Amino acid sequence: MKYNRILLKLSGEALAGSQGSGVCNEVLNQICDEVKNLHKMGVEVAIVIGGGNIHRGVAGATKGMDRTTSDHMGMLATVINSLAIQDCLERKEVKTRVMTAIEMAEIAEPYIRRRAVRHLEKKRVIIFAAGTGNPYFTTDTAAALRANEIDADVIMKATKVDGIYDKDPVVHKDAVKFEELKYIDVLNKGIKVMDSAAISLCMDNEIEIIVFNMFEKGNIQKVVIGDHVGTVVKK
Ligand SMILES: Nc1ncnc2c1ncn2[C@@H]1O[C@H](COP(=O)(O)OP(=O)(O)OP(=O)(O)O)[C@@H](O)[C@H]1O
Ligand SMILES: O=c1ccn([C@@H]2O[C@H](COP(=O)(O)O)[C@@H](O)[C@H]2O)c(=O)[nH]1
Repeated sequence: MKYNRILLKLSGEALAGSQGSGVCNEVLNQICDEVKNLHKMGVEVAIVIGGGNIHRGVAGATKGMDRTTSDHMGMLATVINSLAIQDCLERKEVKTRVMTAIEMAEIAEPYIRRRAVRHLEKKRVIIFAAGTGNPYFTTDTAAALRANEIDADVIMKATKVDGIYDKDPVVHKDAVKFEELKYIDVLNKGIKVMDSAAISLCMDNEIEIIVFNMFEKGNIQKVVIGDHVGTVVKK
């Protein structure tokens, strides 16, 4: 196994599947089956999920909402997605803990780093919810922050595209895919697959990022055993 402790960043938007918003049961089940496989292999798994299938702060602000309020809604959206993943994993008999960056102790544990690491050591899958707890950030930055804090070996960004391209492949059909990129190149080229705060945090602490397609069965496992999938971002 190449990686023993991973931070899996799941796209909220992709969780909607073809229905466009909300949580698609089929996608949820597929992802959770793959997480269960990793868990069986003994990999320590921490998950951060976005909220793009429910609410994005910027979208609300564009329509005139107060940005901070809109970001609070976005962070709550990530809690909804995290609970959906927890529920699905537990139905598959995988022990989990949701830890929130904003206290809501009736629903989930507050995030405490030492407890998070202990959960991982006890082979519980942890799901970090509510982003960083601060507005004006994204769950990519939350993933980078938590990956650093728990000393993860890698950030695996599972998304709807199969890697990083020279321009957004969803918009440009002639986009060209990179197999490997340096952090600094992602920043200099202004590539929008992840926000620059997240990339900078990973660059400073040399945590590798792998961007890959979450809809291709087996991809998550392939990344963990060291097969080349998607695009690798490193030093
Ligand atoms: N150069 C690029 N290469 C690859 N993807 C790109 C690029 N530029 C923009 N993108 C877009 O980045 C997105 C990244 O996917 P993802 O769904 O994880 O975004 P996200 O904002 O983190 O999602 P969510 O907020 O729902 O969690 C893809 O939808 C892709 O279209
Ligand atoms: O640290 C954070 C993380 C997220 N938000 C808000 O949540 C939404 C959803 O997250 P995505 O990463 O876009 O999926 C985001 O748009 C922000 O509004 C936040 O404020 N702080």
